[in-house]
Amino acid sequence: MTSLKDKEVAVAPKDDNEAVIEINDVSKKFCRDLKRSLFYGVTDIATELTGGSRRSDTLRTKEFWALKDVSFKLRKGEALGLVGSNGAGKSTLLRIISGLIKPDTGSIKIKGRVAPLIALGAGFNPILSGRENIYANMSILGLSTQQIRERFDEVVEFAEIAEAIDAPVQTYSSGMAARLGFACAVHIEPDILLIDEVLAVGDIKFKMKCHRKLAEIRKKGTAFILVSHNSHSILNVCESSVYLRKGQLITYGETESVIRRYEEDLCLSGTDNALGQMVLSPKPKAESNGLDILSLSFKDPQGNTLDNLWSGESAYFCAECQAHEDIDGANLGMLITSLSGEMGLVLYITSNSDNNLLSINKGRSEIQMHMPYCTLTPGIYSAKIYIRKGVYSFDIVDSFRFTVKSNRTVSRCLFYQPREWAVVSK
Ligand SMILES: Nc1ncnc2c1ncn2[C@@H]1O[C@H](COP(=O)(O)OP(=O)(O)OP(=O)(O)O)[C@@H](O)[C@H]1O
Repeated sequence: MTSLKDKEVAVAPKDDNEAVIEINDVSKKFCRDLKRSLFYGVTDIATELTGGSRRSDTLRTKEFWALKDVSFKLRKGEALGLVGSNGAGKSTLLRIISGLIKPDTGSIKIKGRVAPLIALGAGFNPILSGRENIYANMSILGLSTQQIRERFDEVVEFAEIAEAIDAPVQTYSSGMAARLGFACAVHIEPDILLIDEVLAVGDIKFKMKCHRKLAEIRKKGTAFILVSHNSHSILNVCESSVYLRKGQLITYGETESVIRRYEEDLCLSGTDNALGQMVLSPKPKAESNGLDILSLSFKDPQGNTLDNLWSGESAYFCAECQAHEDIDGANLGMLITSLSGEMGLVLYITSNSDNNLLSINKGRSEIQMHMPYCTLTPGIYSAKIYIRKGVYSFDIVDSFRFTVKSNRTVSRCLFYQPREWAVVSK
């Protein structure tokens, strides 16, 4: 059994009296086969009714662990990110915390009121109006009718749906339903807020409003768990994070290191090449367009291959190639896309736009691009590399993946600014 102390815990220990959620070795199993699942459900109920005990720590045929021995704590006012690929167990964990399903083993201690924002418009009845849903939803979350009446106008104003408040929720757009769900959840002033990708919906103005509101209720002591596939949201909001893979807790601790580990795993899956190095198999002459890229890598100024780039450090991008003839006027292009978050294309460099048309001799050579400072912030990137002459394309590599690391805290920024400091006496 894996316990919390075996994991990579990097968060500074805090006062445990402040813990609003304590999850200890929680496991949950599911069965993929519906018929069997129903059969297991009925036999479990029968066993419990007849006073027998069932072994819930073992798997029966076709069962699997959606969560296995997960432990962590959430403290008052803390924001915790929950990351992992599809099917990692994030929603299952949120459903367990919100009390929708019970774990098979382990224990959960919760202090205070939990507001789950688990699915868009969750808890809303589509045929009821927005007004009726506000009353229904907020009373389920623990508010009295009087309290709801007092907060009603604020909720409607926050959700910006005053004109549609008496229309059935099924006529709302997904953005409107999300806004209403968010407004209800934050206005009950919960002790714990569970947010599952909800902030991904809505326009930028509303997203910013949500973030401001979250910061406001957090100051008052609300703790929250944020699930998102967007690393930048998690990095910007959460100081600690949990990384789940196939139901296992892989890392728990300070957000930056958890996100890096998660992204590295994501990017390494499905590739034989180490990050930052790529060796391509030689092409038969019949398939070659006259020049073939043989390998791609980054090197330090001494010519040693780098496993990753460092923000602010010097590096050389090297493309080794094989030309079948002498070539003049070649142009190397590099389109760098961030695989972290939703930034997309971050840098587009071509030797042509730098007034550097390349002359490549027949045989093997290495094209080098020197970067005096790497201005990319820590994260995982993918570069598309091409070598062309005019519109004629010699060779293209679609995805050369590499990581950028840093000795300083710069991952929450969009780029690295090289700098030096001085104090000048006057
Ligand atoms: N009621 C259920 N019955 C059977 N299997 C289930 C059930 N609910 C979830 N699962 C399975 O449990 C695993 C974890 O699912 P979960 O929804 O928690 O993942 P997730 O990390 O939230 O994924 P995503 O990022 O895609 O939302 C998945 O393999 C899923 O198919």
